[in-house]
Amino acid sequence: MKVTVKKVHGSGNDFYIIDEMLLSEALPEEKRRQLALTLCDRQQSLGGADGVLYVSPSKTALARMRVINSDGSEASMCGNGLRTVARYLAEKHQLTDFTVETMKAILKVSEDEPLAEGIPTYRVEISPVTFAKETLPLVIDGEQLYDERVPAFSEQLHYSAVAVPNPHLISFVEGADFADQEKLARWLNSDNPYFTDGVNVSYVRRFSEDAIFVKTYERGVGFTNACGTAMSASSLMARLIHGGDFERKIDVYNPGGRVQCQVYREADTYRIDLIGNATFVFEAELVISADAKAVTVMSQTTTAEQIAYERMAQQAAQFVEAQSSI
Ligand SMILES: N[C@H](CCC[C@H](N)C(=O)O)C(=O)O
Repeated sequence: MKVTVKKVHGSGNDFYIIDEMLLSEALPEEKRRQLALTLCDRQQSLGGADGVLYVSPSKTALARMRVINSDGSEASMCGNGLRTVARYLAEKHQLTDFTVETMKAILKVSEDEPLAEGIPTYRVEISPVTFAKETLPLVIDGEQLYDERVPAFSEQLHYSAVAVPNPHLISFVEGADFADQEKLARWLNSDNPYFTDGVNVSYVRRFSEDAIFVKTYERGVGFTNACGTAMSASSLMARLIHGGDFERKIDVYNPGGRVQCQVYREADTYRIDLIGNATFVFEAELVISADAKAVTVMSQTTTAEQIAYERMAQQAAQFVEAQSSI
């Protein structure tokens, strides 16, 4: 089967977009998962990815986006990925703002002011936001986990658990070293009594009221350069726990670069806008084997905009380095 893939990234969190509307034949469900496993393999000649974003027709929005992690699991949402799908659809349909159907919500997306010179930038809605433990799911005493110590996780750190709508565990740390938290993240994404469906685990450093750094161990992937829903959830917790005017933009630095988040409180619900790059890296024509376990690359064309992105990512890294030396 011939497949065209677009290699993309949002803040260094990389994906392949597969537009199923362009396929010569429908993709059977079991092939979607296997194709994601095959394409995301970092040993693969195209370099692998953190996941695959399948774009398909929708009855309720311009199109539908499904998110398959590199381990083959399906997630309800992907913030960095949605920005790249938004740009792909904007250019395909000559539109600047529209909605995209995801597993649990129809989300607004729009083109936004460039984050930096030469950076195509999109704004995506991250919602619904819930703290109720059943929505993660999370097994604990009480109704939610909100800025509390969990001795089984850490003697010192406080944790919050929020679904946006995929599940996130957020804690604010002082030091720059997150390495010792990998053990916890691996445990909570394997057989454990707390997060029965796994969880994205993030560690947040506050540089100021409007600047944070987020590092995330993603469910179904592992440590990534950035996790859009995690950076959004971390911005929400920064506003709720550490204050600052809600809707004022927060610069969210990450190992892959920088995005911005705006947190909105409407009555008793929250919504977050995630603003950041939607970079196209290359397009490739592939021939997929019948079992979707082998890929032959027929052509591959790389874009010039990736260079502009790498310049912005380097500036972000220099800022973080300067903070770390304070
Ligand atoms: N690993 C996540 C899905 C991808 C989310 C992330 N890449 C983002 O940008 O939000 C999960 O299983 O919930």
